[in-house]
Amino acid sequence: MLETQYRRLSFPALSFDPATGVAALPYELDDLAFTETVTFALPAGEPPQAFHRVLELLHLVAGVSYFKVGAPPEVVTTTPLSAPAVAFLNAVYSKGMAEYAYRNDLPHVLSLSVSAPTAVPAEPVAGRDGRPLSAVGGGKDSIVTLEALRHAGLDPVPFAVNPNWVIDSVFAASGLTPLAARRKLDPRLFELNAAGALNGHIPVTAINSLIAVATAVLHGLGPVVMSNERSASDPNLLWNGHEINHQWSKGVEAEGLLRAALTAHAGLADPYFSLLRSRSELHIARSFASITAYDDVVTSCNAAFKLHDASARWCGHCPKCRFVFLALAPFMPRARLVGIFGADLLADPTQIPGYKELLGLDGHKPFECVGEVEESLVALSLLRDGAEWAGAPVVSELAAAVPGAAWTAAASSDVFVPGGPHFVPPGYAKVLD
Ligand SMILES: CC(=O)N[C@H]1[C@@H](OP(=O)(O)OP(=O)(O)OC[C@H]2O[C@@H](n3ccc(=O)[nH]c3=O)[C@H](O)[C@@H]2O)O[C@H](CO)[C@@H](O)[C@@H]1O[C@H](C)C(=O)N[C@@H](C)C(=O)N[C@@H](CCC(=O)O)C(=O)O
Ligand SMILES: Nc1ncnc2c1ncn2[C@@H]1O[C@H](COP(=O)(O)OP(=O)(O)OP(=O)(O)O)[C@@H](O)[C@H]1O
Repeated sequence: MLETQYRRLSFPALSFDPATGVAALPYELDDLAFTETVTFALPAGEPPQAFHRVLELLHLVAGVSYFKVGAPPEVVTTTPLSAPAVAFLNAVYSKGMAEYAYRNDLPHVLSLSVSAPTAVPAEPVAGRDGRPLSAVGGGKDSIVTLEALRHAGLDPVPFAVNPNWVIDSVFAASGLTPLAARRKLDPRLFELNAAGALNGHIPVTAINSLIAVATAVLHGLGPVVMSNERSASDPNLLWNGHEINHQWSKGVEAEGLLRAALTAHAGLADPYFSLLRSRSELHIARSFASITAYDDVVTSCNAAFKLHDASARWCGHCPKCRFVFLALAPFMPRARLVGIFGADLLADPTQIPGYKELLGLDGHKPFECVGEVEESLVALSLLRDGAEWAGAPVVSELAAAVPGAAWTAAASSDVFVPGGPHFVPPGYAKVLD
């Protein structure tokens, strides 16, 4: 177990400049000082009080990037917080940082809690039933949501944090006028990383979500609509009695905690939900296949979203590329799919070991945004039984490697039946119909 030399992460007062839209979020990790900035698009008029309250939560959550330099045992804020906000923050710093804890062998992170003075819950804010802000990640899921909202006549505003050229191209393909925010990490973080500081995964969706909610509040819009799927809630593995989930802040527990924190701290009712929560990845892939307008731009591969040295589109050799290719293959012509990816992953035998992990034949579920083993099995069974892919070398070899019991389980799978807990408000319940 690694001993950490740092004692405390704290949060000097944040500031917001209404002339430039820049929020400055300062941090202190013992004697190391950092400042992250988020630049918001500015509407006319004064920012409402709820915007400042959302910024307070954002400040505390975005501290994870600086926390991870030293994993101090104390995380201390002077911002008064009510119980739901504390519950959310405790979970962000422990469950959201669980993969980091596991990979760096830092078990104390799994039970970390945030110290704050106590606050009473905020007064409710009225009249937030405007156009939805649809958070776009450049991949298939948020395109399905954006198009479903549009089709339902809800006039969505597409939104992204740090849109790169992929997201800008998705915005352009939508024909809708987007909003964006610019987030800049303190450059000192990268210097420390290069010098060998502790590093690892952080719950980035929690950060993007709060920037999206702050933007929606600032612009007088309605709820933030995310595209986080059912399988995001499933852990990758168990360690020291705790679930380790790479996608924790995309999961339904994080969604519920964030909603409660926003209501308690900023007075916002139904500020945020995932439209796709009840759907499996495979179900969403089937929906995406019916939309062709984004084929030249859609990119789900995380390598395209790195801050430095990003790939152009699909890298073609990571777990996410493999999973999305497999998930889309049953629902679209082979030529279309190969056109989207620029390669035929199921014709390439070097992909077989990676596919065996996705199918549960080897190792554990990869630390990536990939669906459940069951979804991969169902997709493979659809390919094995269909004409177009039956002769593909990867499909043939994988189909031979899957045990009979797994095919039986796949045959009775409910991956196309929506289910599980969700927070979709009644006004949005029929959007996916
Ligand atoms: C793009 C990506 O997957 N990045 C992960 C990767 O980082 P890498 O060094 O390869 O590239 P960068 O993303 O450019 O990061 C450079 C350094 O900056 C740190 N950093 C970045 C963003 C931030 O908000 N805070 C930061 O401190 C980062 O740690 C690097 O040192 O590996 C990292 C270590 O495992 C990951 O932390 C990077 O993940 C990004 C934060 C990221 O945006 N990842 C999403 C694509 C992602 O993983 N989404 C998950 C959902 C996770 C969740 O719970 O929200 C998913 O879709 O499954
Ligand atoms: N840069 C971003 N700005 C705002 N919201 C984002 C951003 N990246 C992701 N999101 C939100 O988080 C959700 C999860 O991200 P994720 O990357 O899994 O989804 P995606 O890009 O829509 O689809 P896919 O799973 O195919 O990659 C997105 O659906 C979107 O709602």
